[in-house]
Amino acid sequence: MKEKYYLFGGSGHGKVVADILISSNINVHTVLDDHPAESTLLNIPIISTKSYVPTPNDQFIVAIGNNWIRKKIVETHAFSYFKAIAPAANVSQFAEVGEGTMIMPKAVVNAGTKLGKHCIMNSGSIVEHDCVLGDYVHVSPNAAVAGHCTIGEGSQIGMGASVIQCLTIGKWAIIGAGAVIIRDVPDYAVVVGNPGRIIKFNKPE
Ligand SMILES: CC(=O)SCCNC(=O)CCNC(=O)[C@H](O)C(C)(C)COP(=O)(O)OP(=O)(O)OC[C@H]1O[C@@H](n2cnc3c(N)ncnc32)[C@H](O)[C@@H]1OP(=O)(O)O
Repeated sequence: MKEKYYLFGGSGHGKVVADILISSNINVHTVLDDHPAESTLLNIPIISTKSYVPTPNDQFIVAIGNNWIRKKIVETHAFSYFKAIAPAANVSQFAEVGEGTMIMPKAVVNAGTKLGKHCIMNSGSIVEHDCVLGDYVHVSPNAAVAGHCTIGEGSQIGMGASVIQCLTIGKWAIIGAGAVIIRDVPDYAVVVGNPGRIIKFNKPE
């Protein structure tokens, strides 16, 4: 039976992911969203989760920008997942990309890097060679991560931030927009500025 492609989440991030899939000639069957602002997303019908009737070859992407909510949705549904990689992204053939991960136009993922599951590489973001990103990481637009870095589960690198080489960012950390990170960052830390400084700790649970 032919695969059917679904998005979970019909807001702004879902719109960008739908656009990438349309550009890749992947026909999105339906969007699931229990609180949609509109009845369609780029002309794709939106239905509630209660109206969804599963078939064996359904493939999903959780197209929700919030890392914690994305994780909770993945953990509460037994879906199969596919990846969304924009035709205008540059992903090395020597990189690994986990299921459910979304890679936006002009993003770069270089050789030897491993992206976890359900990550977001947003527009124009760069992850250099030999990095390891955990599941649910979001590298925001125009952020750059230099070679040999490790980023823990659920962390967000804010827009335009820079992370120098060989650093470890813990899990569920937030790097503020425009920050310059020159030292390791512990789990749950919120870091801003140049050089980056911790302003608080924030556990999403
Ligand atoms: C496609 C898309 O739209 S993807 C979305 C991408 N979004 C981002 O990259 C946003 C990243 N988020 C940020 O930069 C946020 O400002 C955060 C998470 C760092 C902090 O947010 P909050 O927890 O709400 O902190 P809040 O706004 O209260 O600021 C706390 C202090 O940090 C400062 N601060 C906040 N963000 C930054 C920043 N990016 N750079 C420098 N200082 C900052 C504030 O000025 C404030 O300082 P003060 O206490 O001296 O007044």
